[in-house]
Amino acid sequence: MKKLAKRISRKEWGMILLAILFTCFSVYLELEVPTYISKITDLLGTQATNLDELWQPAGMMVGMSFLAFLSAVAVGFFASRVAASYTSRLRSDIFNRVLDYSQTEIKKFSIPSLLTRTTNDITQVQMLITMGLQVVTRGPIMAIWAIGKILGHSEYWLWAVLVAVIVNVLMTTVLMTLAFPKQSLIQSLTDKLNSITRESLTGIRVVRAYNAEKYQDEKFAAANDELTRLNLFVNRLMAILNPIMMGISSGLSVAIYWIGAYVINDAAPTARLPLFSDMVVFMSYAMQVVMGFLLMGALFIVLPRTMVSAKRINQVLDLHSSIQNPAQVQLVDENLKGQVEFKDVTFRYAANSEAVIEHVSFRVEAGQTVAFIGSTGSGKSTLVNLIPRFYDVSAGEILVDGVNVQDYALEDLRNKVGYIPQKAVLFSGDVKDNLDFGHSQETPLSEQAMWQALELAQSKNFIEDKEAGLESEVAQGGTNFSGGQRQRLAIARALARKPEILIFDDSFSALDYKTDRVLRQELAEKTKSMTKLIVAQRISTIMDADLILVLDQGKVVGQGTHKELLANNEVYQEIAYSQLSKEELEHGK
Ligand SMILES: Nc1ncnc2c1ncn2[C@@H]1O[C@H](COP(=O)(O)OP(=O)(O)OP(=O)(O)O)[C@@H](O)[C@H]1O
Repeated sequence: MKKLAKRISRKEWGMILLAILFTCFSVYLELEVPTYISKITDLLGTQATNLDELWQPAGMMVGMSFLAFLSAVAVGFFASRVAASYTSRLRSDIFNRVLDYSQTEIKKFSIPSLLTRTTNDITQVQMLITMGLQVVTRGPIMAIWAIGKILGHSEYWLWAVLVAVIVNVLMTTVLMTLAFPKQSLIQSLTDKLNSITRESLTGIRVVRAYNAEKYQDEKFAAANDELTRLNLFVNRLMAILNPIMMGISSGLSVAIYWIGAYVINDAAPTARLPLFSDMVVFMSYAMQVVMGFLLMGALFIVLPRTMVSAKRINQVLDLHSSIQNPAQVQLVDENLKGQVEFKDVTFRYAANSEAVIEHVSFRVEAGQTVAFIGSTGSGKSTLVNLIPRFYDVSAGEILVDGVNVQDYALEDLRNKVGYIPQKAVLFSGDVKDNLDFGHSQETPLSEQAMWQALELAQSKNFIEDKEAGLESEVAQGGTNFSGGQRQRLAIARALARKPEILIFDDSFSALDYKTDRVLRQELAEKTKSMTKLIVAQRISTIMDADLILVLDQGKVVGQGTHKELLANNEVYQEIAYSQLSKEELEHGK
């Protein structure tokens, strides 16, 4: 909580101060009202009083109550302003931190948990600020002030108030001790529920195709029931709190009247009226004291859960990406554009896990094409993901244009690379937004450049066919395009940046053979200066590459051109003959 408080801006502190000042003012007004009740009681007890004399105290009572109401409105206004502006900033901070995260950090929290932390946990903080400023600051101010007033007034009833306060504090403490451990469980169960919902919705077609609705339903129901049980437990405890508080305040009223009855009965007749007036005023103050503690109790309803949320938010804010910009950025030789070299690179996903890439070395000159082939899980994608530093190598080094990738400013390194992931990712918006995405050599991209990229990526036809052309809508994830179209749009997006290095992570597999062949021909002709790193499953996709690396369980088991490998590499031969005939392989396809 302290850490989160440090993020409150000066302006917000100013508004908090104003909210507290208005709270003090409204409490002052509310506590002044009983004085007029006492005056009216005294006046009513005096025989000579006429109606006109009652107007003044009555008018003051109404005026003060109205001012107190206005002050409460002002407190509400400042509280909601502070809560909204603070949490909106906090949400952006979390979002930006998460965007900086490497895959390792994202995996550490999991995407559903990051979503809950950015939404649900922040709402919890927002609620505490709003409620805290409106209700909770009022509680102690009211209680302390009212106790001050009572102490000056009368001692007969003081014991009753003291007992009521002690019972109140004890009950709140017991209930909170029971509820507190459950609160953190509720947040992690919300994560779990989000995760199951997300999984079922993203895989909805598979769920339907396998008639697995019941299975998924049961998984969801189990998590949902657990969360409901906990929520019920906590809410029941909170529900008990209210009647207890009401019981205490009613009990206190009865006690005050009871004691009052004895005291007034024992007093001399002339002293009875002032005593009665005292009792009425005391009653009002005593109720304010109890109300003050009641409001503080409200804090304990929200506080434990918010503390858990604050901890979860801080965990995200405190964790920095393991992929950082170097302290000293190294300058790059301007004459080198697109050279990539792996020097004895080894990589493991976790420090104590097995190496996924082992002692890989190769070098590709600017404009050349290097391809990676191997069985599934042999480490091809992992290897190319190391170039834009999605992960850092465990040993060895990767040089781009003669400089270690870890010595580049991340932005500069990634500007050199056009990356096309295995699973094409498109963003909601239109085709234009998706092509002019992030930084490129030419920002904003001209329509001409977009069409060029689309043409090169064999996407011009199907975009031209759409009525809105470049303004055609793209749904989230590109679901309104076919798999192959999505892949081609992702290729066009990378080409439009005119990068030095193009990384195709198995991006050709969603294309039909004809498009695959035409695309490769076009790329060879029109992107001569770009270095291409191609991960592929099909021999036909890579047979023209300048260098082919055959991977097996993270190790390079063959390196050379198609012809060389076909002549002397067993693993390559095995893959090649399983896909194409001897003739096709020898004469190209
Ligand atoms: N994020 C990850 N965390 C831990 N292990 C991973 C992760 N991603 C991949 N692996 C493991 O690393 C190995 C290599 O995976 P990789 O995706 O690089 O293979 P690939 O050759 O590209 O496979 P495919 O052709 O099926 O895409 C596999 O054994 C895989 O289980």
